[in-house]
Amino acid sequence: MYIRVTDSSLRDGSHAKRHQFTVAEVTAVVAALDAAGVPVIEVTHGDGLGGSSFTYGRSRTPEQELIKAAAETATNAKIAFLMLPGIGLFDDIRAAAGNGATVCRIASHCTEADITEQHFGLARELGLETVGFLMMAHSQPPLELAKQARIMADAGCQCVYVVDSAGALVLDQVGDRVAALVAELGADAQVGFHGHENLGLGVANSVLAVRAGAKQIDGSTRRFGAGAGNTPVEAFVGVCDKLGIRTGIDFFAIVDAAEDVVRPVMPDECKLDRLALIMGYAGVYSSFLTHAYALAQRYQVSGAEILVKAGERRLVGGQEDQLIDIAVELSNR
Ligand SMILES: C[C@H](O)CC(=O)C(=O)O
Ligand SMILES: [Mn+2]
Repeated sequence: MYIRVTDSSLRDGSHAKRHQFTVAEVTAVVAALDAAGVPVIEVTHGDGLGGSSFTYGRSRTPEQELIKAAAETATNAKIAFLMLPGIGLFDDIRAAAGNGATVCRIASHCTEADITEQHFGLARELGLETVGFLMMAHSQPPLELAKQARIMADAGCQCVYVVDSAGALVLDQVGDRVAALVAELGADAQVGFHGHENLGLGVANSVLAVRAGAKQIDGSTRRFGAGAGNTPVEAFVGVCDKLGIRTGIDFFAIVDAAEDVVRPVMPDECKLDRLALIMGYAGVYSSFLTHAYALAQRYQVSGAEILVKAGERRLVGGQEDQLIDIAVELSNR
């Protein structure tokens, strides 16, 4: 069995890096991952095309420059980009394609797949491979997710991902969701899984996704991603080798890339610390972590309390500004 791995270090890792990647860093990471046999490498602002802003955090380097440098560096790997309709625009998709990216990944909250339809249409017109992201997938039951996946597939999406944005899904909860999408989509589209480490389950959850029929799995080398980070690619590859699942990635080469190339680019290890654990437990969007740290500092309140309240209010990606409201309320209390 072959599973295609997409490495998100240069996109989900952008959250942990506060969007400060340089061209030299992106080039070094792409070269190392490509040499290790990683088939797809995602490069974009953490919140997707157009994410560089006051609300989400400004990029140090325009993301189109990073995409272009990545595409010029990779010899075998495809370069992917992420876009969230409303944050990115059609012209951003055209520019990314013009700069050499070939995989277009379009994300919506998992009850709002209909906002992606026109974007999948454009991506297919441009000849791009398409992937759909149903974010915060823990918040909906399997059959509801399957209905949303059908909307994406009918719009031209070739692989719909169950996205565990909060790292809140536990084992069979992943398998059940993936199985529901596989049953709904059949031969119309593949199914993928994107995990976070907030409860320490990225690799185990990804294996269960594969057993339920997922054909594409996301991870980040050295877990370089939002929250406690993503499924570590190097550990997933090692586990796949032992289970007889082929990824085409060389275990020793990806272990070296993690230690020698990716770690030096990271501001810190992605840790399973108090705030990350609370995110997984309370079902909070992983990219809120750096915002919670910054607001806790600015308003002298508890970052843990900010995240618990964000979980109670069921905030979704794009509602970063409401974290400010919570911090202000806590500081006035
Ligand atoms: C825009 C988000 O960071 C996408 C993602 O990686 C997730 O929901 O998880
Ligand atoms: Mn993610």
